[in-house]
Amino acid sequence: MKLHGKHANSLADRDRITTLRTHHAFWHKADKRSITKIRGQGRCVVSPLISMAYYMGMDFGTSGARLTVIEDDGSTVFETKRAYAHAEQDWSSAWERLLWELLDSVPEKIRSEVVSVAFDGTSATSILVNQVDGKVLAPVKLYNEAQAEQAVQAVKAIAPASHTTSASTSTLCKLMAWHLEEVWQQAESHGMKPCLMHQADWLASLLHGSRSVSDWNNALKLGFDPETEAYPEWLNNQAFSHLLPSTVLAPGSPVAPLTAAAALRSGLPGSINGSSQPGCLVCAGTTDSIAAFVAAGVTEAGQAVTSLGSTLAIKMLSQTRVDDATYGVYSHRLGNSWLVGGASNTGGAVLRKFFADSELHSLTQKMDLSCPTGLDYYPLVKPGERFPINDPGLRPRLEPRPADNVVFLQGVLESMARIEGEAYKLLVQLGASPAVTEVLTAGGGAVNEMWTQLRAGAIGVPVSAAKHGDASYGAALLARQGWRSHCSAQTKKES
Ligand SMILES: Nc1ncnc2c1ncn2[C@@H]1O[C@H](COP(=O)(O)OP(=O)(O)O)[C@@H](O)[C@H]1O
Ligand SMILES: O=C(CO)[C@H](O)[C@H](O)COP(=O)(O)O
Repeated sequence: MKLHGKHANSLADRDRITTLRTHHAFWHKADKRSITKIRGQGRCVVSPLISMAYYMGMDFGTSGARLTVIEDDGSTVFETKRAYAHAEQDWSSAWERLLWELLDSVPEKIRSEVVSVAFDGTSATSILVNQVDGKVLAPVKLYNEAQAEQAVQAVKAIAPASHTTSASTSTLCKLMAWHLEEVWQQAESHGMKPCLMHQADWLASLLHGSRSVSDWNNALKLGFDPETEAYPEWLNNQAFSHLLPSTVLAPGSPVAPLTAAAALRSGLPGSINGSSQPGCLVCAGTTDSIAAFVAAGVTEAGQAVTSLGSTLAIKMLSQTRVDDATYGVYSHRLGNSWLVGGASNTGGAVLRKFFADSELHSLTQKMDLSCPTGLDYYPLVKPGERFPINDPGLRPRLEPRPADNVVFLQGVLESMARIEGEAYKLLVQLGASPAVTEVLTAGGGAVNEMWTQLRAGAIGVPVSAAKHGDASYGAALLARQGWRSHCSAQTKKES
């Protein structure tokens, strides 16, 4: 069975989709409870039921971080968000600062009853850390930072042809760059124990204390194979293989309870000595676009989710796995199904370069979709594209710029819709199946109904905003899944 290459393999049968549907019911089980609403600094809904179990998701995206707390029936109890400063110099410090700020903003009544938490972060955002004390050993490499040709060629020399890790923005290319620059080797020569972590892994480690745990989705672009649930031999044979996370779990798996220090600092429940209850349990996370997919509650093969955040990330639920770095296409595993897709550098970050959110709203109202602009843009903030064109040198195309900003915005949105339509067609051409039947939208762009209409026309299927579009909601569902897994394991142990 050819796993990595243009030939899709028939991975799943109806059972796998059924499994996901079961999972879906598992994730989105709704049982009605009366609730009352009160106003708080976030949207705070407090159930009259006492000793509630709450589940917390934290999303560390491209422009900021969000926190969502849900109760068992999936209803949102509290949510809040914080933006990053405009020009963050030290990303790990910024993330840690926002982590504690977000946690401190949760009302104590709710925080004290959070039984599990999960994180999502931007995919392939990579950190080199001293496993001993958590010290960050080099500047963070962000999700969209293409690595130098020398590192890319070194990865291509060890990985199978068109493997996901051969994309210049992959986690493995970032680790290879640190390897070629001898960063980890120098740390070791000074008695440190360097290790590679992903953004979501590192944030979770601030709560549970382990620096060797990742998840199937974050580890994909490092080279982890979610089908075999192991690193391939060609990666295990490398001089830096001991830096890889040694434990890679399915998203939503229980990891470990909070450390006592984290419980004290965060106000989340600590484990009680001698009790089987772990206090707040940290669960394995995922990437931001997978968290948005989980939030959207997709269950049928052919359904898809587009995350219209700062970037444009698409995922379709496929019965076959497709991986082809030539086009920036890869497959994530969720439960027992494949999410085939990729992430483009076009998207909201380009819009934000030209328009404030309020302007986007007002200009959109003036657009006339019956008069296509004919403007053929490739909207990017800077040179470099990952998907559906995998070209680190692809230059932005945003000329000619009309004097009328309404026409300019319509041209940009028409062009982004064209790229999205081409992307979905490419996935099916490469073997994803069945063809796309419906697209749900997550992220900040989901509010734009005119853009939604343009996208439906370009993709050729119904497009709508997901009922739950925030990645932090998806991460909270994973935390709930992890708590339920923990409880059922406890029940089995005690029976
Ligand atoms: N009305 C709108 N139409 C289109 N895009 C919008 C609109 N309002 C906000 N956005 C875009 O949404 C993006 C933010 O979405 P969000 O999901 O928060 O991004 P991320 O999670 O990547 O930080 C911004 O880049 C902004 O341009
Ligand atoms: O664009 C991004 C940042 O928002 C990430 O690349 C996004 O997470 C998509 O990666 P993946 O498909 O691995 O989740």
